[in-house]
Amino acid sequence: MSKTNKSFIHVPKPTLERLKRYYTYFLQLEAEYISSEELAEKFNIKPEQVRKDFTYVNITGKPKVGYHVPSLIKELGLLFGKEVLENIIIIGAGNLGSALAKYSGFEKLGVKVVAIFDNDPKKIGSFVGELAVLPLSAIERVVKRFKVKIGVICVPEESAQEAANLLVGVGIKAIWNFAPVPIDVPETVIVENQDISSGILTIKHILDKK
Ligand SMILES: NC(=O)c1ccc[n+]([C@@H]2O[C@H](COP(=O)([O-])OP(=O)(O)OC[C@H]3O[C@@H](n4cnc5c(N)ncnc54)[C@H](O)[C@@H]3O)[C@@H](O)[C@H]2O)c1
Repeated sequence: MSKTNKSFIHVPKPTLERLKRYYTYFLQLEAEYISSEELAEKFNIKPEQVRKDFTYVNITGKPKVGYHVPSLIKELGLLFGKEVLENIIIIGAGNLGSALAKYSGFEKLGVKVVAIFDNDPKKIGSFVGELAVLPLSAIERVVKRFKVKIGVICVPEESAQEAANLLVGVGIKAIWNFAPVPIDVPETVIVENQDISSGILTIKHILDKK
């Protein structure tokens, strides 16, 4: 059975994190081939680690040449479900929600923001890029119309659970939560907490040790 069949592979989290970083790097890379040594140097890891990571995708490198970058992009694209375009919605049209809605890099990753919602009457009807900010009452209709499975929470922490409940109530399958608080959802719903502060704390920790 192909290792790229998403239903049958379990990639350990640290490997998955590295594969994601390689993938976004390859999307911008112009070279046709890349060796494990070059990639290892770029990401400050060992070449053996790179080779081990690639055992999770259906690709092998050529001796003295390296890995074929377009094939890596294709295989990693399959791993991350890039072949299927997922429509996503954002709740919260503030600083972060607006920035995400305008981010042009999502489509390369197989993701399209189809709507942004807010509960502030002053924001409803205003535009974020090409999207009009919609009232929360329109969520159900949008989710059905665009077959949306992924919702993004960009509301203040005190409203995060309310936003999560709303998303779960309209049948959202996965939540990307930017609010710095845990949300309580049924086990069947996937939650990815994007804690931006953890990145800066890691940097500060490393700086402190240097
Ligand atoms: N701005 C950042 O760089 C950043 C970084 C990391 C995390 N975050 C987190 O992301 C979230 C949003 O941050 P921000 O800076 O965009 O805040 P913001 O105040 O600029 O925007 C929040 C938006 O959510 C709306 N809102 C509030 N309650 C709502 C509800 N129940 N339903 C729908 N909309 C609602 C508000 O009207 C507002 O437009 C926060 O939880 C914040 O901690 C922000």
